[in-house]
Amino acid sequence: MAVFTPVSLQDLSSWIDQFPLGKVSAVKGISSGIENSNFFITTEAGEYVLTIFENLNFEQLPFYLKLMRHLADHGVLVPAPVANRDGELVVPLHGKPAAIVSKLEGSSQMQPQAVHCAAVGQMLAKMHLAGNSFPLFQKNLRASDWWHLTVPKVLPFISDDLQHLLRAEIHFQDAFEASAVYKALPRGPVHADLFRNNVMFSGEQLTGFFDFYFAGCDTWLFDVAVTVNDWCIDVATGVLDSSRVVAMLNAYHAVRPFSREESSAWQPLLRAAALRFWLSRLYDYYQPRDAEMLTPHDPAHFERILRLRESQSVPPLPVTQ
Ligand SMILES: Nc1ncnc2c1ncn2[C@@H]1O[C@H](COP(=O)(O)OP(=O)(O)OP(=O)(O)O)[C@@H](O)[C@H]1O
Ligand SMILES: N[C@@H](CCO)C(=O)O
Repeated sequence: MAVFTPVSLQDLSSWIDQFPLGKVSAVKGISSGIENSNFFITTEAGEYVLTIFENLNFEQLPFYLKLMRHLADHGVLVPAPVANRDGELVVPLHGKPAAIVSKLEGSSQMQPQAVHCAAVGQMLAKMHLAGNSFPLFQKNLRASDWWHLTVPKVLPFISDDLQHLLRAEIHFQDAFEASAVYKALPRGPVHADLFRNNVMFSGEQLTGFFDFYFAGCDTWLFDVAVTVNDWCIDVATGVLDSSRVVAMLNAYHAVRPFSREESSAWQPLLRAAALRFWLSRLYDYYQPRDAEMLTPHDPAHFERILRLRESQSVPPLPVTQ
């Protein structure tokens, strides 16, 4: 359903000439995805993904595309954007911004085992280190400034009990962000939405991270927390599965060792990561963008996760002896 802007082979026949890819012989709309119009295209140079951006504009997009290009150039498995003959990664198509990136092999692993979690943890740490030398800055646009703007928009729709939970967690996170521990956390470009449906695997082999359009600069540990909260849980209950958590954290730590401050920040950031997606899901549920055909994600899933991360101890981060 999610091709908002149709593209035909004829539309691409001369448009593609600006890229070093030869002629296009096939274009096929991709049905999953709710943000953008995506197509697999077959060119003389191979298979690629064409994205027409429906919400992000020409000013916002270079951060994401240049970050992907930078990471790909540093050996991180992500789709590599293709520049046109003027060196542009984002170009107009049907009046909207568009980009071509390399196609990742494989499919999403929706029932991950420890081996998949370890592969994700290792690549995530490589991504954070490689991002260190990326020169552009954009803040995480779904961080605490956004939480403060969004909470008043959802409060009128939710029960007293949920209002209390939401207000109390915001209060806790505000205090935590003012702490010396938080300020000492290492940070840089993060993916910020590294759910199972944004990673490709061929069997046990990770082939890439994609969908970088929530990326921004934030603490690296927040990125780890978002990832653990989706990859290492029992999906029905949100309870953490220790063996998958340990596999992911150990693999990450082997590439980029966690600091002492990060150990203290771990549980608060698992809570922050749960809050971020509870809030965005509440917002999408009560303030849908357009009626469209979209089924909003269930906010209660992250409400459950938030309550669990508040009330239960979590497997600690590994420490270097
Ligand atoms: N580089 C890529 N290589 C292979 N497949 C891709 C690539 N990019 C996107 N896809 C496929 O297209 C689908 C939709 O992409 P994506 O998840 O980025 O959609 P979206 O609408 O931009 O975002 P959202 O996940 O928020 O709905 C993915 O599930 C994946 O199957
Ligand atoms: N990963 C988000 C969707 C936006 O990418 C969620 O599950 O709420």
